[in-house]
Formats: sequence, C-alpha cells, structure tokens
Amino acid sequence: MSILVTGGAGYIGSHTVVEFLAKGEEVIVLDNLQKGHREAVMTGKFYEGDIRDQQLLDRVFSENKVEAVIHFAADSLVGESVQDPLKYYDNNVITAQNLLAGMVKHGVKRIVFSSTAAAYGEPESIPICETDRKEPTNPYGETKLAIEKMLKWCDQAYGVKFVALRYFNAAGAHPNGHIGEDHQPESHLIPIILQVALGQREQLAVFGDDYPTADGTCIRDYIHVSDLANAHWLALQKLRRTDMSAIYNLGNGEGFSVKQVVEKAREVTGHPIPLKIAQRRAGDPAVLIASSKKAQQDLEWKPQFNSLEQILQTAWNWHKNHPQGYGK
Ligand SMILES: NC(=O)c1ccc[n+]([C@@H]2O[C@H](COP(=O)([O-])OP(=O)(O)OC[C@H]3O[C@@H](n4cnc5c(N)ncnc54)[C@H](O)[C@@H]3O)[C@@H](O)[C@H]2O)c1
Ligand SMILES: O=c1ccn([C@@H]2O[C@H](COP(=O)(O)OP(=O)(O)O[C@H]3O[C@H](CO)[C@@H](O)[C@H](O)[C@H]3O)[C@@H](O)[C@H]2O)c(=O)[nH]1
Repeated sequence: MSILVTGGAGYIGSHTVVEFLAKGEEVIVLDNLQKGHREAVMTGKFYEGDIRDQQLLDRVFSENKVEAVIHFAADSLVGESVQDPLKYYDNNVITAQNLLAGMVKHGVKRIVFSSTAAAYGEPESIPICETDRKEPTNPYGETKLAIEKMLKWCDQAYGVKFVALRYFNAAGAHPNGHIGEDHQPESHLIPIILQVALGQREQLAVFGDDYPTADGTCIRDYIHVSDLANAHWLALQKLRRTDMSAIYNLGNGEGFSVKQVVEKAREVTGHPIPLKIAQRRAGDPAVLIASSKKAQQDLEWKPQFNSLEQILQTAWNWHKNHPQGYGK
C-alpha cells in the first residue's frame, strides 16, 4: 500500500516525503509544480498535475493501491489571500473537495491534512488550544477552516478518517542539507532575513511595529519543518491504530517577535541585517503561540529542533549552500 502526498514537491511536503521514506513507507507524490520543485522530491513515484483534474486523480488512485493521503497542496500566503480570496477558495476548498471525492470513489479512508494557526484569527488567550475560538482574520485561514469542516462531514457520511494538523510557522531546513525552503517569490520572514544576510536584499521590511506586543512587532511560534514532517508520520500511525479523526496544534509553545528573530539571525549569520519599519500587512494577527500538549500526549510527538537558534542554523546552512534555492 502507498501513501499519496499531494504538494510533496513543496517545502513541508518534500521534508515529509524524506521522513516517510526513512520510515519505510511507499510514497507517491502528486504536485503541479506551481510552487514546488521536482528536485525536492528525493524519490518515490511522481505525478505532475493538478488535483482539480479529476481524470488525473482517477489515474493516480487506479494505478496505485493508496492507503492514505497526506494533503499539503494549497495556496498558503496570508497577505495574498486578502488581495485575492477567490484564488484561495478555488485552490484550497475546491481542491480538497475534488480530492475527497476521488478518495470516496476509490475507497481511500485516511487523510492527514495541513491546517494552520491562521484558523484561529486573533487568539482569545495564549497559548492557543485546539478548542479555542476560531475566527480567521484572512481568507487563507477561512479556507483551511472550511476544509476541516468538510473533513468532519465526510467522516460522518463516508467514514473518511482524518487528522488535521494546525501548524504554526514552519521554518528551518533538513539537517541533511539537501532540501530546504525555496518559494518564488519568497514572502516568509526567515528566508527573507537570510536573503538579506546573503546580500540578495538590502534590508528587511518589518510589517508594523505598533502591535500590542513588547517591541510592537508580531509574535509567532516557529516550528522546525523536520519536526512537522515527523508529526505527519505519527498522525498516520494514530489513524492506523485508532481509526479516529482528530485535530492537533503543532508548535513549540514559545513566541518570538519579528525583531527577536532578526536579532537571533544576526548572531547566527554574523550579518548586521538592516531593517526598516513598513506598513502592517493586512490579515496578520498580533500573536500566535501554540499549545501542542494534545499532540505531545496523543501522538507522542517530541520536537527535536526546538530552539530558534537550531531552526535558524539549519535554514542558514541551506540558504548559504543553495543561494538560488533549487534553481542552481
Ligand atoms: N509554511 C508554513 O508556515 C505553513 C504553516 C501552516 C500551514 N501550512 C500549510 O502547509 C501546506 C504546505 O505548505 P508549504 O509551505 O510547504 O507550501 P508550498 O507552496 O511550498 O507547497 C505546496 C505545494 O503544493 C503544490 N500545489 C499547490 N496547489 C496544487 C494543486 N492544485 N495541485 C497540485 N499541486 C498543488 C505546489 O506546487 C507546492 O509544491 C499548505 O497546505 C499550507 O497551507 C504551511
Ligand atoms: O518581509 C517580511 C515578512 C514577514 N514579516 C512578518 O513576519 C511574521 C511571519 O510572517 P510569515 O513568515 O509571512 O508567516 P505568516 O504570515 O505568519 O504565515 C505562515 O504561518 C502561518 C501559521 O501561523 C501559516 O498558516 C502560513 O501558511 C505561513 O505562511 C508576520 O508577522 C509578518 O508580518 C515581516 O515583518 N516582513
């Protein structure tokens, strides 16, 4: 039996493929390469194409005995989703609907889904627990929440069991140095900071310093991509073991402001990393910090790279050795 990884050529997906292969799983990747990189898929069977293509899905499910789907494929930028919400409803909600229809048609009953901290919106308290209020402040989070609900109803109606993983901010790179983060154009904080350190950008624009936080900049909970990858495998084990659906937060439980991340990156890279204060970015909540107690208890998940320094160090190794990402 194989595990189908959608979006497996992307940042978190490619790290998860490596993790699953190391655990002895048979992996199939489906990715339209709109953001992903063929070079990032270390091995396994690769289908290039779009999940919205029902015929392609039929082919993938017919040519392989798929036990479970790990669903990463999506658009995932907070700012862009505010500018172009319909793109997000199309590529996130419609895509998930199509995928689930394919799964139901072909009798595939397990799915691990990439949800997000953006499902919560402005938190009612910190750290955020899975049961806390969910009022997304951007369409991206709204589409992920809609998919979680779609999964709940599909469980009830068709017996498709799911684990939705609400990751906080994925960061870092695989310690093997061969895969890392390469988004074109890049919009995430840590790779942008490292591009400044590499001399590829003059400075970092800090999106707002008037938030209700100690230094006025937004606080996020950065979680290493390899720890996320491992959580997916543990989530699949839980589905195999219990056949019960569940939702988990995945973060380190510690928040860092944009300015604190810059300060730590200065230590790691030895570069002064100049910054300028810019306008707030629409859709950004001030503080997002996870309680991951539930994942630690139920999944026995233990993050291995849980300091910001380790996260920045692995990311810096990747960026230094691949200054053009997978391009060169
Ligand atoms: N990066 C983060 O901090 C973060 C945090 C929370 C949740 N997530 C979620 O995790 C998932 C992966 O994030 P990422 O940072 O690796 O993103 P990514 O853009 O690097 O990876 C997504 C992959 O999906 C592919 N894809 C997109 N739409 C597709 C479609 N319709 N058909 C086939 N392939 C398609 C892209 O080509 C890409 O390779 C996303 O669902 C995202 O919402 C990411
Ligand atoms: O040039 C930049 C880029 C980012 N930021 C700030 O840095 C923080 C982190 O931003 P970014 O790295 O873009 O991540 P988020 O917008 O927090 O979103 C990420 O983390 C979410 C979970 O918290 C995921 O759902 C999203 O997919 C993922 O992109 C935010 O406060 C941004 O405003 C800047 O100040 N300047």
